[in-house]
Amino acid sequence: MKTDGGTDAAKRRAGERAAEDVEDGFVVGLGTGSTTAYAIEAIGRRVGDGLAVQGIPTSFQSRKLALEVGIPLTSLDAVASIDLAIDGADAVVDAPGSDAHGTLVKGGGAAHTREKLVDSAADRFVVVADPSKLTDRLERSVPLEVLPAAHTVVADRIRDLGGEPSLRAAERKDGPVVTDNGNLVLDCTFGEIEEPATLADRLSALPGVVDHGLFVGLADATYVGTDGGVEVRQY
Ligand SMILES: O=C(CO)[C@H](O)[C@H](O)COP(=O)(O)O
Repeated sequence: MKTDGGTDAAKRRAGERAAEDVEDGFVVGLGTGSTTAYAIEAIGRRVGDGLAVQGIPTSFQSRKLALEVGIPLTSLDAVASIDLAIDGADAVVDAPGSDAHGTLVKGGGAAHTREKLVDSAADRFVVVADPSKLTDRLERSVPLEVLPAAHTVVADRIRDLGGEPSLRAAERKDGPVVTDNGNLVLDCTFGEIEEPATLADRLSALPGVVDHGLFVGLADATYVGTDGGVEVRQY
C-alpha cells in the first residue's frame, strides 16, 4: 500500500497532520487508502498514549488496519454523531473562486459508498492528499458502485449521458472487482467535468447505482502534504 519517495512522505505528512485534530472522546470516521492509513496509524499511536476515541471504518481495509493499531471501533448506527472524518481522495479540485473548489473524486479503492456515508455524516470532514491529487480541471474518471444485475443497464445510461463506462477488473482474480458491499464498479469517463454538481445529481438518479465517487460540497478542508510541511485548504 505504500508509494515511493516524495509522494509517500507527502502522504505521511498529510495523514499525520490530520490525526493531530483528533481530540479525546472523539468518534472518528476512518477513510480508506494509503494516505488515510498514515492517519490511522498515527491515531493508533495516540490511543497507545491514552487517547480515548472510537473509530468508524469505511472499508475492510481500514477496519483491519484500525484493529491492528489498537483503535476501538464502533458503527454508524451505534453513535449519535461523528466528530471528525479523515479520508483520502483521487482528485481534489483546487480552483478558488470556482463553484467546484473542494470537489473530490473518490473510489480508487472501490470504497466510496461507505466513505461518502461516513464522511457526509461527520461534523467535520478533512481530506488528506499529496500534491498530485490537486487539479484545477476535473478530468478524472468517476467510479460508480452498481448492483451486479444493473451493470449493463447503467452502462447504457452512462453512454446516454455522454460518458464511457468500463467495468473495473480485478488484478489478481479473473473477473471484476467486487466491493465490500458485494457490488461491481463502473469507471466512467466524461472528458472534462465542468459542472460536477449537475453530473452528481444525474448519476445519483440512475436506478441500480448505489453511489458514485463525486463528493460535491462535502469536504471542510484538505490537508496537502508537501516537501516541507502541510498546506491547508479550508472550504
Ligand atoms: O477513495 C478512496 C478509496 O475508495 C481513497 O481515499 C483514494 O483512492 C485515495 O487513496 P490513496 O490515499 O491511496 O491515494
